[in-house]
Amino acid sequence: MATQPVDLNELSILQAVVEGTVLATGDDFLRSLVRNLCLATGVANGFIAEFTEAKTRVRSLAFWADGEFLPQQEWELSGTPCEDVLRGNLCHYPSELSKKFPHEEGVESYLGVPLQDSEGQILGHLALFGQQPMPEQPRLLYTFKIFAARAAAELNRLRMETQLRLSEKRYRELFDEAPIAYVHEDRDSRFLQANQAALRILGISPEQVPGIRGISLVPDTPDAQARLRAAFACVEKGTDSAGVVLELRRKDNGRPVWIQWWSKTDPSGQFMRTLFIDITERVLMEQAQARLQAQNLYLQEEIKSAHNFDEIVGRSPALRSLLNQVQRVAQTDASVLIQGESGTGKELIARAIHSASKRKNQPLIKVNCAALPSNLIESELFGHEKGAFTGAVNKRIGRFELAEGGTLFLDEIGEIPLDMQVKLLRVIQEREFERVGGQTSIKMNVRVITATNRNLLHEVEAKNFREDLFYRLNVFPLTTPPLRERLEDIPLLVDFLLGKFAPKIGKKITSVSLGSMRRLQQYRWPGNIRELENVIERAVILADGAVLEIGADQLPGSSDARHPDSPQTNDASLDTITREHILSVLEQTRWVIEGSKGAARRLNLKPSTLRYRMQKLGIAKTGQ
Ligand SMILES: Nc1ncnc2c1ncn2[C@@H]1O[C@H](COP(=O)(O)OP(=O)(O)OP(=O)(O)O)[C@@H](O)[C@H]1O
Repeated sequence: MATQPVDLNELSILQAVVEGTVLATGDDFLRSLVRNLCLATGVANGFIAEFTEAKTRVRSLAFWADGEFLPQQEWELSGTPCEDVLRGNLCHYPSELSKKFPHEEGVESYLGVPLQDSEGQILGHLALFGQQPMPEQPRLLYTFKIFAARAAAELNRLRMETQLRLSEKRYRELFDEAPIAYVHEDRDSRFLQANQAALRILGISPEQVPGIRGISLVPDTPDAQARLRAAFACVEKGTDSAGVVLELRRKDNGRPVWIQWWSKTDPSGQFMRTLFIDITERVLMEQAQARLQAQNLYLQEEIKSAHNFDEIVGRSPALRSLLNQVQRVAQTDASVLIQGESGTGKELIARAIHSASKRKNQPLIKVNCAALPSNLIESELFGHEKGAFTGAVNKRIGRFELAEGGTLFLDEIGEIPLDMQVKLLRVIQEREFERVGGQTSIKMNVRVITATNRNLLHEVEAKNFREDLFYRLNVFPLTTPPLRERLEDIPLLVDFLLGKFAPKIGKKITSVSLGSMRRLQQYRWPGNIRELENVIERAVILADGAVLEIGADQLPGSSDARHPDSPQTNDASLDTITREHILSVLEQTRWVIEGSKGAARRLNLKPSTLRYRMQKLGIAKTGQ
């Protein structure tokens, strides 16, 4: 394109450039400005350039040369007229430029203005150059400075935009990749945005984010809902708390997740900024710890009432056959029902089954169904959620949960009320249960062993015990033989019991007189081995020499009981004998039940069990 002689009419230049750039912004503006300046001034070439990182070079942002834009280029400043401009000076070489700058061969004139930001920092420069002279015109220079200021502002704005984009990108990366879960949700708990940690913890895919409602992940249990209400209350009050612990269910597989949760309204008021961390592992550990603590407590109670459960003494065929069955059934997970008279060793057998089973390293938990008031049995067995009923202030772990992985021994199963029998049947069938007041089913892996001194089949016939439950429990029936059917075990047991009590009481007793042993073998033992234990303990206390003497007066009960060949005692006469025995012990202890000198201790019964039996047998102190 042929260059015109320079006609520098200030107003027309101003007008042409303003009109040519008015609609442009950003890069377009810079290009428009350079082009229009060249066209309006008739100078062939013009450019806007910015410093590179090195500051010894510049790079063009818009370069107009002989009627067209050149691609972006970079050049070294040294030895060019630009060098001085970038030091902050307006430089005008009206003619003979190449004489001063030999590198710029063929260039006649040059006009350059630095581009500065509001703080005076030099960003780059705007320059025109051509093959024609460019006469000195102060007012033109002034106009030129105005456009340089406008170009600098635009350049600055472009840089800010780039920085903003960069910091937005960084923020997005931070939001997305942060180890803490971030969610933006609307007032209705609908997710607007969620980062990767949130997606991972909640089991949701990025596509599911728009529209998913956070509260839909909270299970419909009283406890979880109460936590949710507390969380909302925190947001309402604006309390900056330590975070609320919430229980959720994962979207993908419904598994429970526990999170510590904080939420705040965004200053714009448009959405909530929520963040949370996954504390499931911690909560599960705390739950396991609570269970262990409860087990520990239970076991400490057990130790207090410690018995020696290791030894089952006896060689009689009846006992051997029983032990043989114990060994066989122990290997399986079958439910076992142990029936037998009181004091025949049913609990001992239940423990032997557990100890010989693969569950032996897990707890054996015992529940005495007779000792529990009927309104508490359910919570005792299955536990309860906070506030499930009056008096239930804390969450309680039930016996089924305590026995997880191990064995639950339900003693005196014949005593549980009918409505509880229905619940128990369901739990044993489905192998899962709910805490009282809870709605979540808890899976269980518990072997159930039950025992009773009642004839449970008679109870079924009398409609006191559910037939379906009876058959569920009675998968493998065992019967502990009464002592009178294993008289040959008496000497062994007496020896064993002597070894147990004599050192404890501090007496040296080596044997039992022949007459005493005969007497012991002729007695009918309505209270079985427990009764034998009591007799021996009492005799040891009273003993004077090394040979133990047990007189007829030391064997309690009616003459009927002492008769070896009397017909098998029926339930009624057994009750009579038990009643008399308890009465005689109570009289000896002056009706004191608890404590070291109490009747319960002497009878080797728990005070609650003794009270229950007294009530059942109609024993009450005269005048009470
Ligand atoms: N074969 C045995 N060898 C040694 N001790 C035994 C034997 N059988 C029972 N005992 C002891 O007799 C006492 C009563 O046993 P256990 O509590 O197991 O009887 P039970 O049938 O469960 O009684 P209850 O029906 O009153 O609950 C315990 O102290 C136990 O250690």
